[in-house]
Amino acid sequence: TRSTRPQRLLGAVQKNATRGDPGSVIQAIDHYCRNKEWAMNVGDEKGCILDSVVSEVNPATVLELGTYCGYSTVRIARLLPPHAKLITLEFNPAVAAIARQVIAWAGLEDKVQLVEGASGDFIPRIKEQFGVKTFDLVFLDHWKEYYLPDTKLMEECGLLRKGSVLLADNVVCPGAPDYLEYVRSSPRYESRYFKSHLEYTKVEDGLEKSVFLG
Ligand SMILES: CCc1ncnc2c1ncn2[C@@H]1O[C@H](/C=C/CNC(=O)c2cc(-c3ccc(F)cc3)cc(O)c2O)[C@@H](O)[C@H]1O
Ligand SMILES: [Mg+2]
Repeated sequence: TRSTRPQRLLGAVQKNATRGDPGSVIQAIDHYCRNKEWAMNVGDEKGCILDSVVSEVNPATVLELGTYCGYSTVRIARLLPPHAKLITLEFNPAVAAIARQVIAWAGLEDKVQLVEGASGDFIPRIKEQFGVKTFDLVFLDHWKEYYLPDTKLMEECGLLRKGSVLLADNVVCPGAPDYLEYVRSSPRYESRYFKSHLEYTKVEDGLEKSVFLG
């Protein structure tokens, strides 16, 4: 039977990237998705904004919602300090299996804990199961209707502290209007929009960076 898009993306990594070299994994995926087959990775343009936020926050604990093929997981993990941890949640087992191989190809498996399951089920269990008190950075890139409920859930579970940074992909395209309204109007967040483009296209999109004020 025909391969899946994630399988073909992994093939491009294994063919064109150097094992243990995260930069070459990122480059291989971007080249494949720009020239052969589009895929919903955060991409190189928004990826540079992600890089700058990760470097600024210099997080010890990161949560990523929606691993997909692991492109942003690799982008984030490659910038983390030695003992920092990135927990990434992925709902679809077949996609998770691809992401594990992409993360391993980049040589970043020691910094990443990929958990299979729905964010709503896992967020309440993260504290006791993964020994995390709060997250310094959360990257939201899963199904857009889950951005708001999962943010409220993270608040309720005490996973955010004064200064925790939420960075949300796709706030324009496909869009997350209820989430945007919430973080921009709530007195508990200081929110800022980073204008960019939908990965590998000229369509407008952007990232919303929201600092939790406690
Ligand atoms: C249950 C909660 C929950 N828990 C755990 N994992 C979850 C989950 N909900 C979803 N996942 C996994 O995350 C990934 C989905 C990500 C969803 N992302 C977009 O839809 C998207 C679309 C475009 C775009 C598409 C078409 C266009 F024309 C334009 C733009 C661009 C983008 O950058 C995009 O991120 C998959 O691996 C899911 O298995
Ligand atoms: Mg996205």
